[in-house]
Amino acid sequence: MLRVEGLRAWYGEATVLRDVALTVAPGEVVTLVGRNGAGKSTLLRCVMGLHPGQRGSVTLDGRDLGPLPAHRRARLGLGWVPDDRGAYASLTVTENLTLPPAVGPDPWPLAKVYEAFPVLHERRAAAATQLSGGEQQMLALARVLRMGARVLLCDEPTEGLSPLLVGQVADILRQVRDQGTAVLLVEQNLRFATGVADRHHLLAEGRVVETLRNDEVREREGELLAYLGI
Ligand SMILES: Nc1ncnc2c1ncn2[C@@H]1O[C@H](COP(=O)(O)OP(=O)(O)OP(=O)(O)O)[C@@H](O)[C@H]1O
Repeated sequence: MLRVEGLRAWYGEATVLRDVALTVAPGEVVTLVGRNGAGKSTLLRCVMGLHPGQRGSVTLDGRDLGPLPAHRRARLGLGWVPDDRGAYASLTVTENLTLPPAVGPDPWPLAKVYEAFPVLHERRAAAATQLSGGEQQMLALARVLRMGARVLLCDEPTEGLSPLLVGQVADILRQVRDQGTAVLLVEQNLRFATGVADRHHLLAEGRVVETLRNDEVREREGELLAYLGI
């Protein structure tokens, strides 16, 4: 269980997260929804140990992650899927999947990755730069699973993807969730979010102002989209 309590974060003089609390259990998908600048990416970076200006508590299965740098958190099973997707551009798909060491507790064998992501198997000899946006997103997700993550921290995985590829990312997230992986997801696409997630935290000015179930998001979709400016 990933647990965040009393989290505060800042850049210089500016506080961007205030007293944030949330949990993500194994097999659960939780989204962070909010306007641009609400603090969603900073929250993911705090959990991964990538943001120095933070106070409060982040624990995984009761273990305090506070003193641990990002690479030690990766060893415990946290997997960061950045919004810039982070593949090695000049390497092939297979190289991107096999060169990073397995650091987390539950690394996927290459065959399992290719079974879950057939599009990557088809494109296995292509350089990462030759992949479409959707394929790059698949590769970013596949890399963290291959490296052994059991908690995925995904920053806007559907951004810029066609509806077809959004559907494929949803399938994969449901599949990893069903295998017991926990997913904390920054997401602005509410239809996608309600299709994969269990709960949604609405972040405003650095605070969780509401926690919504899927049916509540669906009922209030128009209002929420207007609020988010989408
Ligand atoms: N490197 C930085 N230095 C100073 N302020 C920053 C930095 N990165 C983000 N911020 C500020 O912190 C606040 C939260 O940013 P953050 O990126 O976490 O928001 P977000 O909800 O993820 O929005 P977006 O979707 O636009 O990335 C914003 O006001 C932003 O301007």
